[in-house]
Amino acid sequence: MNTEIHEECGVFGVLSRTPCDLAHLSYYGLYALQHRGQESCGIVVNDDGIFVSHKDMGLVGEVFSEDVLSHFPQGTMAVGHVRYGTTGGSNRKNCQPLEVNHQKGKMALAHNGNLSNALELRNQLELTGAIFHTTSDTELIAYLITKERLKTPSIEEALSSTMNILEGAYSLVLMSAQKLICARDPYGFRPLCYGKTDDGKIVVASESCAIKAIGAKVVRDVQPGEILIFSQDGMISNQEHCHKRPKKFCIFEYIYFSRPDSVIEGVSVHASRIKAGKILAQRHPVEADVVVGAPDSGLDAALGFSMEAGIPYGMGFIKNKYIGRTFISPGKGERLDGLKIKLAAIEESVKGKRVVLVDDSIVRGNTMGRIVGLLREAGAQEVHVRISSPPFLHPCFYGTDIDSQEHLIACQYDIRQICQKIGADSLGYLPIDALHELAGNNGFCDACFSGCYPTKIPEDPRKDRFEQRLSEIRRS
Ligand SMILES: O=P(O)(O)OC[C@H]1O[C@H](OP(=O)(O)OP(=O)(O)O)[C@H](O)[C@@H]1O
Ligand SMILES: NC(=O)CC[C@H](N)C(=O)O
Ligand code: SF4
Ligand SMILES: [Mg+2]
Repeated sequence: MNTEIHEECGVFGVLSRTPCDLAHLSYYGLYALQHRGQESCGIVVNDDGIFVSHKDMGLVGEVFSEDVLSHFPQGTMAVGHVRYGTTGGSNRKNCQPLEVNHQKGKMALAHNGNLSNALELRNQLELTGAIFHTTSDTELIAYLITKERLKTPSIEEALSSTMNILEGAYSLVLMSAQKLICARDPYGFRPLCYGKTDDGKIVVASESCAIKAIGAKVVRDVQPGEILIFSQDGMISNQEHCHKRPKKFCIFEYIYFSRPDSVIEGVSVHASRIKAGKILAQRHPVEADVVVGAPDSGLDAALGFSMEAGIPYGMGFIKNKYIGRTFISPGKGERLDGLKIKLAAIEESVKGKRVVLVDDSIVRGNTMGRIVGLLREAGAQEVHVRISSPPFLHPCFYGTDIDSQEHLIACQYDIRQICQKIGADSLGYLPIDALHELAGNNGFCDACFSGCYPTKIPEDPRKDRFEQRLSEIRRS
């Protein structure tokens, strides 16, 4: 059962005019996208039609040692992925990019998002004899493209036909022997953009921060429904799926998932979080001496709150920067609090003061309760909590991992009760009607707050729905 919000996935692709070391370049690109997925990662390099890949469980820095990277050949194209799985368990088989050899060639595919009709599709295909090697929804996309490719003259047309069948969220980067292709679902749930280096390399990535990290300039976002085909002959944009659906960009990308230095659809993530903080200050004002943010993702909104309220911004906490995925939280018997090893309150900033504490979200409420506790231990006189998103009330089916209402604190308690549980003096959330101010005039999805889903809800949303135990199958 998932009880925390997790990031999702990050995709990366590059095409170069001449063969060069694209493995290192992809490694740097994936490093910049690491916040989107920490379970596994992979890179596939295209060396004149030969695909050479390395994928494994772990962080980019763990999976790709200098030794591993130096064994990649030079190439003219590469695709990379960092994963936090939303359909299919966290295991090596589900690592991406997925690679397929088929009648008309080969393909490597990287996916961010989640199909809302994965179960129906998989059932239909299995009944026609399809065999799947993974338990992820991404393999369905790969299978359908391969199947359509038998009937169509090109991989991009196969992708376009496949898009008529897929439902839900997908930002894709796909590589064939000759082409680098990227596409975004017609709702545009997940981000995807491309850029160029001075020497003419094309770079595609989930977020602009990865494009800038490798020294390229962002050209533009891929439009919802658009397919971009890059080859040595230039770029073609296929827009036959554009404007077929209302735009539904994930508002939570601005609030939490994306990196603050990324710019999505012309809106800076940092600026959007500052704005959320300002709105919070207008809608839930409070008399206080200092505003602090919960590291990391609460910091930008805290700055916005401080700017609007005219209350000084302070550094409330120090986060141990060496804490990574491999950090082992102390067991119950050890009488130690893992959070205290990760985070410490700075007494100097908060002692004897009325503190406004800003964070982006409360999911289970565990983190917030303990952070409030740290501030009190450090001598804060009052702690007023402000959250830069509305209460989380509904699961997400589009590529993030919020799937259990029973653990969402806002589904169990009202705001007054939550305030008591986390030990705060007051609590204020961003009102749902203010969400549109964070994303400019763009259409967005806010289903996890509003319950208004843009697509049909999956029949069985469990992440492990393709991984049934033998005992379950016998019962069914
Ligand atoms: O209510 P809870 O279920 O306890 O969790 C909510 C917290 O989880 C996330 O932060 P996280 O610690 O994952 O990382 P970050 O803010 O540093 O990105 C989020 O930003 C909240 O702070
Ligand atoms: N979070 C994601 O975008 C994951 C992509 C895909 N659904 C998977 O589980 O592998
Ligand atoms: S349900 Fe929430 S997290 Fe999921 S795509 Fe919509 S806004 Fe984003
Ligand atoms: Mg946080």
